[in-house]
Amino acid sequence: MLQNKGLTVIDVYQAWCGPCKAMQTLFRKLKTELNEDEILHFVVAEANSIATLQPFRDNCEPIFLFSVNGKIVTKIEGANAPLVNQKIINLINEERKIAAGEMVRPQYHEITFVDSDTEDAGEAFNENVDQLYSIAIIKPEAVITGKTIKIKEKPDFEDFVTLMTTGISYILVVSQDNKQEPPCEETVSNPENKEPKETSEDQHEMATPTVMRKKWDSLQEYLERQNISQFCDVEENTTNVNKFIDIFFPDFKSISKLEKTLALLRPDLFQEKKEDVFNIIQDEGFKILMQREIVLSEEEAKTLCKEYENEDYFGNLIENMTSGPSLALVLLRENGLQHWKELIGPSTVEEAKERLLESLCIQFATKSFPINQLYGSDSLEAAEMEIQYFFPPQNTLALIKPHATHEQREEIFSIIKEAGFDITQMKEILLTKEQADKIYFKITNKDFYKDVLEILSEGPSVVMILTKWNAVSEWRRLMGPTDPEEAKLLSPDSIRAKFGITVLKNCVHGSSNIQEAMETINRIFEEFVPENSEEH
Ligand SMILES: Nc1ncnc2c1ncn2[C@@H]1O[C@H](COP(=O)(O)OP(=O)(O)OP(=O)(O)O)[C@@H](O)[C@H]1O
Repeated sequence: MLQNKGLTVIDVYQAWCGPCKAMQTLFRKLKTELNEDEILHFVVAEANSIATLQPFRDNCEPIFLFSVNGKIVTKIEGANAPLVNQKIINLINEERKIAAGEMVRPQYHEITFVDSDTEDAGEAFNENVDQLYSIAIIKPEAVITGKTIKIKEKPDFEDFVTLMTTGISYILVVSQDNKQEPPCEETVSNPENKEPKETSEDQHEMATPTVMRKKWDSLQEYLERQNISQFCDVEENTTNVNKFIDIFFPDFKSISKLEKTLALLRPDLFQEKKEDVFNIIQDEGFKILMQREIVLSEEEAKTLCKEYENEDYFGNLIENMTSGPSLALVLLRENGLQHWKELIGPSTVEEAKERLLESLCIQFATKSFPINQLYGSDSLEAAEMEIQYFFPPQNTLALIKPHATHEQREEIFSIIKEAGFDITQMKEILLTKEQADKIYFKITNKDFYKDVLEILSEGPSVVMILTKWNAVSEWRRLMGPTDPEEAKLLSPDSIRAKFGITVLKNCVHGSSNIQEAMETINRIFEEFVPENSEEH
């Protein structure tokens, strides 16, 4: 059975209970839905009948092994239908992408079987994750209203499912002493569906990295000390944490290796060879998250070049650095910081000539300038500070209007993520007139305002604080012109062009300027203290 091409899911069962009936139903459903007979196979195997499966004999739970082209790459213990479902969908999607040439087959680490009594499951999942993580699920009611959760002690399961599917939950992967940025996900549950949804559609991953810097021995204990444990479910058992990560953040391992760095092109290089540098950045697999031209002040140049202050060329250097715009970039890539440093080479041309002739420092060296024309952050901490300095985050208020469908909301969340916004706060609310007035205070005296209120009363809206450098104008650019018809002509990829119906039903709203953003955020999210900083 391991010779099958593609994915083979093996249901390892015990003789005394037989294969799991519920899972057989799931497998049939997936066979029909995915329609991939060539690359999706299900088999059953009795634990006692095959020597390799002996470690699973006498297990009280079924085991599901996932074999890809003959290699067992992962396993799931227990009849956890959502997890098995998600794993199969992920692996089949991967096979589809590989077949379409959109991705290279990953290097699978074949898992080895040891006696299941020895707590192996967590380790097998954990082999590439060297950090210890906890999962925190902030419950919907806490997200929406901040009220105490009503059902806490020994909830009835049905009530619990109802509670958890009433709205948005925040799901966080948190770690101690974390230098990387684990992702955060907001999940909008479908209130009509009492079962936890099983497809990837109900999971929209937000680019909302959340770094918890505070040290705690146990996240649960920390939340109890803060008197907020009732708002949040915490999972700290390694096996379960890995299962949750697999469900909610299937690409977690690759995300957690991504690093941001600040890169700087000094004025001469920026003016003369920007395109060459951009081609290199692209060829080396970096994603440019943000970029801006900046004319450095003398003070800024002196701070950046502090290490050369005793050199006789220091004066010329500062003059050169302040002579015109430099280009600041935020670059993202796996191992991005180190890779950029290696590419650009040492900080002085002299040093590069001695040991790194192939570096960009030599490639772009000019006679008059002894310093590397390119800069990269020295450490992840330095990168974070420099990025904050050159790209100070700004908040804007964004709203998705009631008429947007569930699918459209999902797509808007993806657009937000792609554009590099953090969703700093989010609530799903049926806006009252009073709340709408707080958002639209500028137009309350217009004739059409009553129509705006009517549109907003048709159902719940999603209100968000979006955070990013230049957030106000970036969000307005993504929204497009107010009138969807105009948007279709002038900005066909914008949200209003795609999902707007009329001027009133134009899908989204955003603050017009920084001042308005701060005012409306303060009014709608009273507990939030916005820090919209003016740019340097
Ligand atoms: N002439 C109009 N007729 C009907 N509705 C309008 C008209 N002008 C604006 N609106 C509605 O009122 C909302 C707020 O108007 P405003 O003038 O603030 O537009 P905007 O700044 O382009 O968009 P928004 O504030 O929604 O981001 C618009 O999004 C639109 O739905």
